[in-house]
Amino acid sequence: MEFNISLVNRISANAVLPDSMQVVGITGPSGAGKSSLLRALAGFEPEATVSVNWFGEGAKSIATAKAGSATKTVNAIKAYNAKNALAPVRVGLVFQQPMLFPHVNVKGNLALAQRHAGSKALAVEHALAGCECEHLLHKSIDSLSGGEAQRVALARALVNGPDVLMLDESLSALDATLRSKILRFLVKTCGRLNIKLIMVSHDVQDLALFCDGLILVEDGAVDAAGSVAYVMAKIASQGSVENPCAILEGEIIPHSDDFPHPFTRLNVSGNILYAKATVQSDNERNTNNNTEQGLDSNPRQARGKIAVFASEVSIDTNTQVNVPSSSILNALPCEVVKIYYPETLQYNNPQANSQQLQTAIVMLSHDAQTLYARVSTLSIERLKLEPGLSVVARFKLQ
Ligand SMILES: Nc1ncnc2c1ncn2[C@@H]1O[C@H](COP(=O)(O)OP(=O)(O)OP(=O)(O)O)[C@@H](O)[C@H]1O
Repeated sequence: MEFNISLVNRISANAVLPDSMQVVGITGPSGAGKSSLLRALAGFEPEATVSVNWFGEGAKSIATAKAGSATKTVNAIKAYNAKNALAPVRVGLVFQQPMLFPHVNVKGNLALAQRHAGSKALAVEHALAGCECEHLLHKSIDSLSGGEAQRVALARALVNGPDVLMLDESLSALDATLRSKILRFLVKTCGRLNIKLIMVSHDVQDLALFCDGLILVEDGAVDAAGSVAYVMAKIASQGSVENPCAILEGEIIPHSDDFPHPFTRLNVSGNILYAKATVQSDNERNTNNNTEQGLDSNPRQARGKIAVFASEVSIDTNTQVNVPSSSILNALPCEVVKIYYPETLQYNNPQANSQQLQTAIVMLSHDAQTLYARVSTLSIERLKLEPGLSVVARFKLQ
């Protein structure tokens, strides 16, 4: 996807991301312009000048692109101006405030969405089940809790069948477990139906785990756009969030009787990591299997990823990784790559500034994968941490 958006005094933003990125996250500090960007992309900002190419091929530029015969409608590369044209794709936008029709119940809301459904529409029962709201079908809108209303709004959007589904903090009222379950369903569904999913969120763990690409917005402009690892590195290096998050990928070890513990085991370059939850396999989105933990049914191909917060990682200079000397289960041999000291980290939350004053972010690498550790400057001094040093990262997993 690529876009170029201008909205006087609010947004001047452009980005190009590979079309293979099905799920794209947008993040950034409060007031940065994320919602404005999303609304402009959806064509809801009448004053904005917008050029967008959702499903174009490769790096064709918007200016020279033609609506090719093979990709005439949804896949066509088209520029449009929100002032006077409808978006060339069906866009579903779900806000934090669900905006359901109050004069009909849940079933009525879904029926209205179904009336003008597109070709990618989900069956009502499927949308209800995936959004965990089957039991709400006959409820009136004013009787729904905040989280229930958000789930119904999402189900309504899926029943309408958008080509591009945009979520603006749309699951913010849900607890982490339910949010993760619904995101897992959403990512899988959007992959199966080729729906582009764009989600605005402050939750770096959700973004890291479920997105293929990220856009970091600061002061109405795109500060970074690209792979999750690239944008997370930018976020960590400049302190855009207090607690950056890294993703580790590996091969999932199938459950077996000789390991009767409630952990999912991940083999990361020969090191076994133990996670309780949130392990998502790479190929989950293109399969109809709905197994526990989202694991693929073919264990030989099952790969998973886990999110590791910088605050959970401690650094050990004793590099005997295979000799258990700590209650922390996970240990990964790493090399120190860079240290970001407090003076270079620009935390956006003023309260965090004082809390973080004495901590730095240490960037670590393990076999081309990155981890972040938030440690005190005192520890850095005592352990004599510096780029190139071999250490062991020890961390807990949620
Ligand atoms: N309709 C509007 N007219 C004028 N200015 C607006 C309008 N909506 C938002 N703004 C301003 O544009 C800026 C960006 O707002 P926006 O809601 O897009 O930020 P955001 O990144 O989504 O923030 P948050 O994370 O707090 O939701 C803010 O300064 C806001 O006050």
